[in-house]
Amino acid sequence: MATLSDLERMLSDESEGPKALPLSLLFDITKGFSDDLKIGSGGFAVVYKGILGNGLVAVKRLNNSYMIDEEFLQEVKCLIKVKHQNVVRFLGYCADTQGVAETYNGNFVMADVHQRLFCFEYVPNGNLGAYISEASHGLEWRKRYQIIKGICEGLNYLHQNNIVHSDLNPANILLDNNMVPKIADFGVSRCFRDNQSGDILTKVVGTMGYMAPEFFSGKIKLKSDIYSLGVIITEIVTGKRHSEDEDVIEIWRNRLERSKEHSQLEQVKVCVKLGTECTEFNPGKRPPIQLIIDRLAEKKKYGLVHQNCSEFDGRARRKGFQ
Ligand SMILES: Nc1ncnc2c1ncn2[C@@H]1O[C@H](COP(=O)(O)OP(=O)(O)OP(=O)(O)O)[C@@H](O)[C@H]1O
Repeated sequence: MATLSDLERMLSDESEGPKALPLSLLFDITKGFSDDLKIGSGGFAVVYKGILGNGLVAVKRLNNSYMIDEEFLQEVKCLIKVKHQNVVRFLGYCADTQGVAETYNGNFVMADVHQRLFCFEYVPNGNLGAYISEASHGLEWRKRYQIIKGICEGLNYLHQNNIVHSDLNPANILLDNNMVPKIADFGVSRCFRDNQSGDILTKVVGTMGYMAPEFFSGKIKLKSDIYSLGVIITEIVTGKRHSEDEDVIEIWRNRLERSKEHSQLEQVKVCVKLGTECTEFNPGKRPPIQLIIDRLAEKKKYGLVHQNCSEFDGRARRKGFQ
């Protein structure tokens, strides 16, 4: 099991892989999961700042003690293999089970109390949600474009590793001090036992407004992430999840850096178009992430995109993970 100095070394040495972390260590660095160090909470977890001698980490403590070990193992397996500058770095995990004697239905029993936690790099600048604004104000174009490209690079990495994020939305995109985006919360299991009944498995995935239409029939695929990405791109460019193209291009024309107006306006147009293409109802019509990256890299091969896209879709279908 890793010690405090192991964790400090991991934080400063990016080549160190994730480790098993004792609950006592995570308890100590969060000052006993103190409310003062709480960063926030989502549907299934509370996230705390963990204080080390050489910096901060984020400790995600899952609320649900019913999470099945098999699922936790799957999550760890998924998180361990991921390493990319646009994906939040995974530092370690903790699966602790402690027997507690208590009275249940009139009998004195030994109950297992499970604690399941993840530890990640701490990303200091909050999540993308706080930076979304209309084109007329807020982040300048260069920053918005840098964020869009970073998200795409991170998603490309996940898709190359056959990981479907399944809940890409602004709250799950964190920003570091240089406004470099880092994708968080992928693979973290959303498959929990229903608390009320105790035995029904409830699959909860996605966030309203970002979920691809096929989610509602339970078919999640790589192209479902592309739909969410399209909504996010549109939101970054326009401040709204759906938008009228011409208006926004005119607004940007008036706001761009004069010396780069031509090239930046092209970038705006590409992003507006990508937002529309990525949110096609038919998943097969959405461009794959690699082609989106080519478009953003200003490789002017738009004519080839649809041709490559259908080739890709054919290949992906044969592999069974489109
Ligand atoms: N590594 C991290 N560094 C800094 N802040 C983080 C980190 N991970 C999560 N947070 C912040 O902690 C809060 C809670 O995160 P969490 O992932 O539990 O919730 P969520 O994504 O809002 O909800 P859900 O998990 O239900 O989708 C969010 O505000 C998020 O910005």
